[in-house]
Amino acid sequence: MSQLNPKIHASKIIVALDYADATSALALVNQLNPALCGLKVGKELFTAAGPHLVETLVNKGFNVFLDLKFHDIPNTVAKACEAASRLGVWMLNVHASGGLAMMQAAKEGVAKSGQQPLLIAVTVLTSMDQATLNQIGIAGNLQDQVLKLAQLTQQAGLDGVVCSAQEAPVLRQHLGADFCLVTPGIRPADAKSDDQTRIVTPAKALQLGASYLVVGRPITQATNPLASLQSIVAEITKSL
Ligand SMILES: O=C(O)c1cc(=O)[nH]c(=O)n1[C@@H]1O[C@H](COP(=O)(O)O)[C@@H](O)[C@H]1O
Repeated sequence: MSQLNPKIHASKIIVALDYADATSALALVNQLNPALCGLKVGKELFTAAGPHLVETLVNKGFNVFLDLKFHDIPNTVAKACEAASRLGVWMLNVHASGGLAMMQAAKEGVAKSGQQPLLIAVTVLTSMDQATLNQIGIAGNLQDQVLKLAQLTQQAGLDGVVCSAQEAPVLRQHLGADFCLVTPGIRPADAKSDDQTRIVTPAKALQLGASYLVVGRPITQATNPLASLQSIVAEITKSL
């Protein structure tokens, strides 16, 4: 399988550029290269730095995941997805809990852009556990909720979901080998969990069936972010 190629292991990592401004983000990006990792631009950096930074990262050759987690009425989400796709990003996301019609509209919006990014949907945020899910009125089991939303995502024709690697085996079993499983909540064994609750180590996440690992603070808050990324790549490579 392609997993025997170390370059491909490395690119399975998506670094979450959760920085307050473009200068801070580019200070890290300038030490990286597109063979080593993909990059994620989320709400903080996008709000501060805007589409121009996204285009800069795309022009540098990186796979860019634009993580704006759209969740709105279908028409609004369709238009937002169309605009996001026009930036040339590799991947973008919506919230699956926006429903089937919203996800179908998202897909139509992407198609209108003439681009073909991966379109995925967030199931249950990796910061949530059973208690926080119950607090928002969802009484069922967390893993069942993730599966239900992932099945709805597949029904809408999207490419995959964001979930915890803890749910990857069940999702692989029900949704097949080609469905993209993007997993945040990744923590090396010695790292703090921060606000994440459903955490998994990098090597274990791949073993469980994750397609891509999203890693933020264990890299961005490290004294030496490049060394931290390289040590995660080494952990993944060693585990195979
Ligand atoms: O869609 C996401 O990327 C996402 C979904 C989710 O369920 N949990 C989650 O943590 N994320 C994002 O993944 C990143 C994780 O960052 P760290 O916890 O610092 O590794 C953050 O940018 C989150 O916004």
